[in-house]
Amino acid sequence: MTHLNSLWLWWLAILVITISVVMLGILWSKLKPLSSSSPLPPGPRSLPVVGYLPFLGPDLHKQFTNMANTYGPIFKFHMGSKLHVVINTSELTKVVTRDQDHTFANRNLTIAASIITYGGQDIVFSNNSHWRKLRKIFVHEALSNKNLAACSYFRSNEVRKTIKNVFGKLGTSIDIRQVSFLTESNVLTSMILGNTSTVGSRHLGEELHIVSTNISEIFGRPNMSDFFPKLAWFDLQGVERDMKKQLKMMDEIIESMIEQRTKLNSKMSHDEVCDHEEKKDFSQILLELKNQEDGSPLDITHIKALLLDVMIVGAETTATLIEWVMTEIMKNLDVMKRVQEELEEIVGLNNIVEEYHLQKLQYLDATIKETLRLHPILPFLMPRSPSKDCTVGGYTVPKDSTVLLNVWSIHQDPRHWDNPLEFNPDRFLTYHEAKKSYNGNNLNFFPFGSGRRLCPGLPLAEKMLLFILASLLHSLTGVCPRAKSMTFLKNLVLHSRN
Ligand code: HEM
Repeated sequence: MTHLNSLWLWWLAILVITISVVMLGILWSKLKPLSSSSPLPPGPRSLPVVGYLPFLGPDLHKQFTNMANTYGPIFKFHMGSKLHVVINTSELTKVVTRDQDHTFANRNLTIAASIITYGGQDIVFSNNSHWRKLRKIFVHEALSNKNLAACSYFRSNEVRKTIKNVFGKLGTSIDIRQVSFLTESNVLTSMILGNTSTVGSRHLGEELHIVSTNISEIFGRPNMSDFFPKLAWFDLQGVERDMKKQLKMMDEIIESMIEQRTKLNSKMSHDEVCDHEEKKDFSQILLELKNQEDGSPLDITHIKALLLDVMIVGAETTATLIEWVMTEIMKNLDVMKRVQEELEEIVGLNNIVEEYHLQKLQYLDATIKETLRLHPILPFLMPRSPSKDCTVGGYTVPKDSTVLLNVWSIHQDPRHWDNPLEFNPDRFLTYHEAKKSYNGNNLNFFPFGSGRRLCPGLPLAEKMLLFILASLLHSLTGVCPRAKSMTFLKNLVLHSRN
């Protein structure tokens, strides 16, 4: 009996040991990747629940640049329950936008963005296959070289109207941002509608300017509901409510544009349709894609979301940059003098600026580039979000975190720029091509972004920026003999900060 008992105990001991070894093995194999994976990036201490939110100031790009001096080129902080990672060097930007571009191609949808983009149906906020489809249509159909060339008439027409309008206002205050927004949005609506920026007696540019200003203001408010999703239902700051009002107005503008285009299409005779095939406008391209019988790639909400991107993102960014360039030119009178001398030489005193002059205006182009270096319009581009956990600079960047690329800081990195704080357009005249290009390949200068999310509006933006600025400066600051230049300059209203 004793012998049997000890045998049984012996077997039990072996069983317990075997089970323990197996369990430990399983546990070890589960823990192994965690213990050997990289840590999260360093970052400041945060408060419970709210995280770092109470410590964030108004000029985040400057604050994050200072924080990078303390925590290093990649650091993290929490806003409520959301993890944010900030990247401050071109070397680490390369890891995100080139080495792991595919993983970092997504964007997180905030509540405000979701409302105004019909639930993330536009290019800026959509992801994966839907984004690929929209982007392809936008780049290859709407902004193809052929289409851009065909639309040169709209650009000249709208720029001329602007100059005439501003001349009429000489002696009174002129809001340069509003003027630029209206010009750009009229060009964009002409490209969308074919030949007009009006619907009936409505001037769409003016309506868009009001809605767009409101949308930008709402986007600028940090929204508690994004950082504490459980609070979203209460909409404590009224962000959801206010954005819904803007959506209603925007939706009405876009529907009136689509309606006008549909009416024009139905009125066209067969011959006119064939003639028009040569130069289709954007809304016509989109409506045709919608009406395809073999399973349309687009529905009406996608079309609205796309038009919204073009009109709000396109006009707002261009207008803001023009305002910054004018601010820098007015602060640096030697720069203004050289811009005027160049315009006098290339365009001439008794002439008007034409598109063919633009590529010869190298000093003005360098002035725009230097402005983009010091004042990138989107100082963190548009935030990305990795679709899986990944490693950047030896640290783990978790899936779904928000990644901010601090382009403002990288554009002033003394390792890559001499006297980085000085406004000096000449640097862009002397650099070799690769160093001054901003098409996304040069990660020391990428105001239009980089990788697969690079700004698709870049070719149009380039043309419009030079055209509007050259025309304004040529006509109004003394090159053109009719202008009372100093009156004009004194009356400019500029909102640019810092
Ligand atoms: C001064 C002018 C402009 C600047 C500085 C600018 C800058 C940018 C930047 C930094 C991004 C984000 C890139 C990234 O995440 O890597 C972007 C995206 C975008 N831009 Fe522009 N942009 C300008 C003009 C335009 C224009 C004129 C249009 C349209 C006609 C446009 C349409 C877009 C769209 C649709 C996106 C989203 C692309 C995507 O997510 O795939 N932009 N832009």
